[in-house]
Amino acid sequence: MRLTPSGPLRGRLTVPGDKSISHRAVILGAIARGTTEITNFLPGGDCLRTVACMEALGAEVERRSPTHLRVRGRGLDGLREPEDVLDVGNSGTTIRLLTGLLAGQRFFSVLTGDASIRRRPMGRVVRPLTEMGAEIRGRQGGERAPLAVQGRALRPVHYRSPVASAQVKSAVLLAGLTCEGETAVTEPAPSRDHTERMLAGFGARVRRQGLTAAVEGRPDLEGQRVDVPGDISSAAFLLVAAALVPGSEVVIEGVGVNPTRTGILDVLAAMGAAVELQNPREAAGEPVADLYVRSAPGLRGAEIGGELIPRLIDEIPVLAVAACAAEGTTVIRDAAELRVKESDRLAALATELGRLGARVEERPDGLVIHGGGLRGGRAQAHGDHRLAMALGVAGLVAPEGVEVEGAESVDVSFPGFWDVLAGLVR
Ligand SMILES: O=C(O)C1=C[C@@H](OP(=O)(O)O)[C@@H](O)[C@H](O)C1
Ligand SMILES: C=C(OP(=O)(O)O)C(=O)O
Repeated sequence: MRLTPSGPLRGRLTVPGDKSISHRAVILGAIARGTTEITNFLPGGDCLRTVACMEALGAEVERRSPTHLRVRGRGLDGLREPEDVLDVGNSGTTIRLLTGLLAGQRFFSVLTGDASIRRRPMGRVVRPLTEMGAEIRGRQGGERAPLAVQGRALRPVHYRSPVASAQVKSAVLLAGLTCEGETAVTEPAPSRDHTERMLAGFGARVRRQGLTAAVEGRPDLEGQRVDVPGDISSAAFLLVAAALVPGSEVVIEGVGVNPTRTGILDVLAAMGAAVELQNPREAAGEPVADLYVRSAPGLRGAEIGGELIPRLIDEIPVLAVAACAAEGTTVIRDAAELRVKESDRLAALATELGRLGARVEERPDGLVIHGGGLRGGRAQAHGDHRLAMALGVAGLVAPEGVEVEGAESVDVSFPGFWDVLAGLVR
């Protein structure tokens, strides 16, 4: 895919449904009683893997359209042993949430995924689940997939997680559903809270206090309608593109603005590109708004670290592109988590943005980016959807354009991204 500096981006549009919320709607729908109707479901590679896994576990999922699913729930004890290995593809959320869900189901299952998934750390979910009594084996002493889960009766715990990870928190809470009593997780900083919100919406007793989220086991989960908000992590690419390309003016309608996800808006404001939230409302127990953005000449560098990191963890690749185009220095710290995503995103960003002419220093836990612009050239997405889209945005402002190798990976979270971007250019 080759992108070159374009005319202004203009238009009103929507982005596909939120990936995190789409996964959770299918999983909770499958273990609830009755029917769960999901609209604006994200038909991206990752969420389709969750659907296939839940079907292999006995859930019935009717595809009314690619974005409209009807899930007939099996109840908390109604899933069945899958006949084959569960393949999560590229999706960390799927493998970690399902490992938690399956730890307390009375059958055997094996979870694996692509080469990227098999490199990513799984001990972070295996350890707390083992504390709950789970029997899970994996490569490298349970640190890497494939994971083999012999489901059994669990006991509730209060887990103090060393990482601010919604996947870890959700795995433990989902395991906690299967046992009597309250299961709690305390995090070092707030991570996205979609699981807690949706569990409460399905009828579970959820307690939240500061950095602790807890759920009472053996709930009566009732199927719901879930109208999935647009994904702010997908909107982020268009927000940055519009902020960078002179003369742009874009409205992205119906985007989820859960405060655990809006770090990107805080950083864009600090850089000098304020995004206006219009028409605030609620959908699926989540705050939603239309995002109005226009080009902001003379963006400034920013400091990005601490508790902000979990609130924009997936947006750092595109923020790094904004930082290259800005004036001054951007420092990203406390972001070592990026090394264990679909790719080592710190190393990949330093290498690829460097190839495009940026001055980027790689640190163990972040990046130092000296602004002043990009030249352009060829860059490699490292099989990572967020890298591919961020490099595409870079192409809109690099004088020589950018040729993105591995552009097809965008389907994981934002199918149709290249057409959506092209459709905005005037
Ligand atoms: O729970 C989720 O839906 C997600 C949590 C985050 O990962 P971590 O929990 O590993 O931080 C995020 O990066 C991922 O894209 C989706
Ligand atoms: C890290 C991501 O997803 P996951 O962990 O589900 O693979 C992402 O979408 O950027």
